Amino acid sequence: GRHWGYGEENGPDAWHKNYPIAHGNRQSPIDIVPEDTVYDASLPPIFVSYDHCNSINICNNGHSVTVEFDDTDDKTVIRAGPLDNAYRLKQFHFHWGGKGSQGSEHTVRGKTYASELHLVHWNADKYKTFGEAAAAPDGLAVLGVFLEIGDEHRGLHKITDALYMVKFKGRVADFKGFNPKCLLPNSLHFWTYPGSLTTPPLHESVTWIVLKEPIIVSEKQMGKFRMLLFSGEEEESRKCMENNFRPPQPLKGRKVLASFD
Ligand SMILES: NS(=O)(=O)c1ccc(C(=O)NCc2ccc(F)cc2F)cc1
Repeated sequence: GRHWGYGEENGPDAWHKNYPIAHGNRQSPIDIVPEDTVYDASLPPIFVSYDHCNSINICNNGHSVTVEFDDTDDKTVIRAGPLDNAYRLKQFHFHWGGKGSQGSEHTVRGKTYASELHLVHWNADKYKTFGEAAAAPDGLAVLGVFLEIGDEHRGLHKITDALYMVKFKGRVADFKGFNPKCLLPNSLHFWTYPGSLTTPPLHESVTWIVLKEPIIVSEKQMGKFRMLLFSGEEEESRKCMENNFRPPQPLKGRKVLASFD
C-alpha cells in the first residue's frame, strides 16, 4: 500500500507527504565536512557500557534488519560525550547499498561508505518509554558506525550467518547473547550534531554520534545483507533489501562538533 519505503513511489523524496517534518530544521543524515566541524576540547569521550548486554532477537521489519535488546534496566548504556544522561541501548540495525561503496546515510565530504550501523539508545533517565523519548528533543542518541569493504569482520559473522532466518519482512528469530561491542572500531573519536530519525516518523529527537573510524567488512558479508527481502513471504514481487538509505539533508545552520583535533 502507501506505506513508506525506498522505492520510486514511496521513497525519501515522497516521505514529506505523510511526514512534513521531512523538511524540518534538524533532519538526518547529513554530509559531514571535517573542515567545517568545530573541535570541542571540552567534549568528554563517549563511555560505552555494553558489558552486561544481551540481545533478544533479530528481525526483518521490511526496511532493515534489527537486533533488539532488553532495555528494562541500565545494563547496556552509553553516556558522556555530548550526552547529559545515560542512554539505554534498544536496538541496532544497518543501512546499505546495492553494490560497491554506496549505502551509508551520513557521508564525509561527499564520501559514501558501503553501509552504516546505527546503535539506537534512549534517555531512560528522563523518559519512561522509548516511544516517549523518541518524541523528545533530547530523547534519543544514535551511535553511527561506517562499514567499509575489505577483509572480513569476525564479529559480523554471527549476524550475517543469522540473516537467512529473517529473509522475509515480518520474520523474527531468537538471537541471544550477541554483544555489539565487537562491532565498534578501535577509536571512539566522533562527530556529533542534533538531528533526527532517518526513517519515518523522522522525529527530531536524535543526538547523533558518528564515529570517524569505519569498521572493515568483506564484500561477501555485505552480499548476505542483500539476500534479505523488503517483501513478505506471501507477496509475489520479491524485492531484494538494498539501497535502504536516506540521502544527506540540509544542515540548516547546525554546528557539527568534533571530539578530536
Ligand atoms: N535510522 S535511525 O537510527 O535514525 C532510526 C532509529 C529508530 C527508529 C525507530 O525506532 N522507528 C520506529 C519507532 C517506534 C516507536 C516510536 F515511538 C517512534 C518510532 F520512530 C527509526 C529510525
